[in-house]
Amino acid sequence: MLMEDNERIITSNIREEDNQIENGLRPKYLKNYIGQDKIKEKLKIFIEAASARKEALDHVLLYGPPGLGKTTLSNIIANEMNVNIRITSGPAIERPGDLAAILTNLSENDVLFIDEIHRLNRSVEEILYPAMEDFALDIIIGKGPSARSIRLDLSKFTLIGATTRAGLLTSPLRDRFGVICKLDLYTVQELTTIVKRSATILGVQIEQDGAIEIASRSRGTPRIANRILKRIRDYAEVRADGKITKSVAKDALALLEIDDLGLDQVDKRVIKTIIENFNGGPVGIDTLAASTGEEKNTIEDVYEPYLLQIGFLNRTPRGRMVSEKAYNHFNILYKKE
Ligand SMILES: Nc1ncnc2c1ncn2[C@@H]1O[C@H](COP(=O)(O)OP(=O)(O)OP(=O)(O)O)[C@@H](O)[C@H]1O
Ligand SMILES: [Mg+2]
Repeated sequence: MLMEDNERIITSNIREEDNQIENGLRPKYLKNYIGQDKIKEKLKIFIEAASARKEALDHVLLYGPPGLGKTTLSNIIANEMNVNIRITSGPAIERPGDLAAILTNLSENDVLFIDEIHRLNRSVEEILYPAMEDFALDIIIGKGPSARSIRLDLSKFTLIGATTRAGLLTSPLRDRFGVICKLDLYTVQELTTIVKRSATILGVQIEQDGAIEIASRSRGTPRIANRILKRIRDYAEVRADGKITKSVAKDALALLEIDDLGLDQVDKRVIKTIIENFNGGPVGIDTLAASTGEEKNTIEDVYEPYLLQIGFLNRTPRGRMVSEKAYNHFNILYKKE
């Protein structure tokens, strides 16, 4: 049976409870943003150069699986540039007029953050092209033969677009971003640092081993790490003396039914389907989606990146293959051909 998304602790999608807490845990400047070193280095240089010239930063596209810190990074960019940020999302901008209103209200060098930018509709997207390129709006006045187009100048601004997949963007839109950054899953070490930082902010005592235990089960995702931390904090307060040690973390994770590697029902189903129905693979993504009942995009964006990171899946030109490591994890006998 499919578990509802809101029952799953290890979903990387944002949930109601995250909203209240995420703001407090969000690093505000690059120096507190852990991991993603290449992106930070690149951004630091661009931000410094643009600030020195008192210009807007080039448009930035951030892409990668949910919960890896795209929204956080956008806010950081605005803070580092010392400008305002206006936050909206692809589906929230329904008509071209809505976007025009947002654009004309921006001040010089401001950041406009559009989350889920791949979900902009076509007519809205077309307004963005001249806005990004020439900082101008083309407006049609009147109707029929007397209609004419006038060009309205906008303040220079930085568009930051976020998406789970850059491949979902149209190429004219993608081509207008000067800086394109792909966020990767975090290592256990980086997540351990994030967990310890969050624990300090939440005022929870945690031992190094306790933090590692949480980090290793967080699917490379800070959002999941923070969420597990909060749950374990409750457990530690009620069942232990409030301190998160390795054994407190282990007991709490067992109670929450989070597996050693942070795998959930869907991961198991994907791996077992490939093993049982396709003899371990290779199997194409479309076939896999059909036989697991999961959306192709969800498999590619949410499940696969982590299964690849821990070496349970390999991508080959002929399709996905399950590794021996995964057979061992699920106690299934591995048969070499
Ligand atoms: N590099 C990081 N260092 C410390 N904390 C981080 C980092 N990246 C993300 N976080 C934490 O993880 C949480 C989720 O990050 P964020 O909301 O920015 O993810 P996102 O990529 O925008 O997700 P979505 O795709 O769902 O919009 C934040 O509360 C933040 O505290
Ligand atoms: Mg976000």
